[in-house]
Amino acid sequence: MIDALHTFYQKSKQYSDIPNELFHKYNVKKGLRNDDGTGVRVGLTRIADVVGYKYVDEVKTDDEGKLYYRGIELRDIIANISKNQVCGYEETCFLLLFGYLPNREELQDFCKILKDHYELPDDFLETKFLHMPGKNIMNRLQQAVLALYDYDDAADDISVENTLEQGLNILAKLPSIICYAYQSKMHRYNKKSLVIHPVQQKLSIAENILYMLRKDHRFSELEARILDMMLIVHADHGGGNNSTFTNVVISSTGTDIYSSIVGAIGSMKGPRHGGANLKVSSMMKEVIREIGYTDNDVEIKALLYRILNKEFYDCSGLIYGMGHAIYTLSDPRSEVLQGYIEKLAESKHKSNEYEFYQRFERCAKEVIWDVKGIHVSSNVDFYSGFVYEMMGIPEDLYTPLFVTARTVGWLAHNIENKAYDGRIMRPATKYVGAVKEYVKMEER
Ligand SMILES: CC(=O)SCCNC(=O)CCNC(=O)[C@H](O)C(C)(C)COP(=O)(O)OP(=O)(O)OC[C@H]1O[C@@H](n2cnc3c(N)ncnc32)[C@H](O)[C@@H]1OP(=O)(O)O
Ligand SMILES: O=C([O-])CC(=O)C(=O)O
Repeated sequence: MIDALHTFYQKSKQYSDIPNELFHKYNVKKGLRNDDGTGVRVGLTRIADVVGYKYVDEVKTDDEGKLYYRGIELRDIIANISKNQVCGYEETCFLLLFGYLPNREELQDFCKILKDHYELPDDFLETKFLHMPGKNIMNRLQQAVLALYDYDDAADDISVENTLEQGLNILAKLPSIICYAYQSKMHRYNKKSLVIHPVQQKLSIAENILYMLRKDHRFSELEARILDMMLIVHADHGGGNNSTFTNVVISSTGTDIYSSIVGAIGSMKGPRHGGANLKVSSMMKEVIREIGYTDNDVEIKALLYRILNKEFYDCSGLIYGMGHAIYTLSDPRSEVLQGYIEKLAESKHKSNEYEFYQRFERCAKEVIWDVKGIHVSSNVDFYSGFVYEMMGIPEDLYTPLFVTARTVGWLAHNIENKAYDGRIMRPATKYVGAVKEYVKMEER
């Protein structure tokens, strides 16, 4: 830090300190949480339900996690959708946006609307990516979404129907945006050959991502199905998760959908939210460098205690990919992923690494229980990076893929809020400083 700033900041503490007792005194809901850790209710939704605990005799009790999209359990969706097609994500988008499962014709029409919006504007690739590649794909993604505003003649029309059309236009373009942002970064900063494949009308969103990412644009049906499943699993998580709530807070001012989505992307980047998938990957690399693929629980736990004590990895005290604001005993998404990983790991000769992830997860649960006294499980971010790694998807795209999948959730909640709530979000803070008189410069 600049020396002078350090001095000002240290001096400022006597004027800025807010003792913890005051939060209790004024009943402030830190993190918008009630005393038992549950979230303060800020809305009603019919889009998704996230269940992580139950009440037994009015006492909050840990429970197995469940996730419902429009009332249908995620496990049920995954089990049925993935059998038939590789556009399960598109079907899920329809379900989340319109509230019912489309028939064959409706799904075809919906996919056609998305396909009609796949292509980026004419000069977009050159001006937004090739001429100015970025080091961070999440930041590039924000810039690209904001840039789309300029190509929209009705950008500020915030009616529900226009927002729906605008949101689907953004969603349909995200595969090209994330792939081109990545390829231009690789070319400029990593001196790799530039790989630009045009988006394919005949392919689904998952297939297009693999097509545009791979130099030889080849991918197997299994890979496409797995990526499709990953997109489904990440598509929505109720109205309270940080990025969805951010999008609704921004939108409640009456601003355009581009601003709302860009704000949500900023939230998603955070390592305690969607950015955790990247953190898990780098944390696990450092863990494996330190102790190898050991099967010795004592050794693994010793390292976990060091992480919790802020002595290892990024010294934040967080074990990334573990814990959740709602889920306690399990995150159903992590369980769905594990159902796929075993076979994938076997086929990629990564079983050893998978077993280590599982051991690490088990030990982490025990250590967090020991230190914090709470039941946690692995969340969706613990295994997602491992799945992507096995499919040869680069780390740079882990969180952007989460954005691609979640954009439909943001859109659905944005529209639901516009249609049925719509009041500007405006909570309160209490001033706890003193009231003073202005002191003239010569008297300070
Ligand atoms: C897509 C998603 O967003 S999934 C979440 C992805 N994020 C991560 O994986 C990051 C690691 N996990 C976390 O930081 C947290 O578990 C969160 C942010 C997900 C949830 O946070 P909260 O709801 O505040 O957690 P909760 O109330 O259960 O925490 C209780 C205590 O356990 C701690 N804790 C919870 N999870 C962890 C963890 N993974 N590592 C270390 N400590 C943890 C909290 O810091 C808190 O400690 P404190 O009482 O000393 O302040
Ligand atoms: O619900 C949350 O707080 C975070 C989460 O898992 C998600 O958004 O997918």
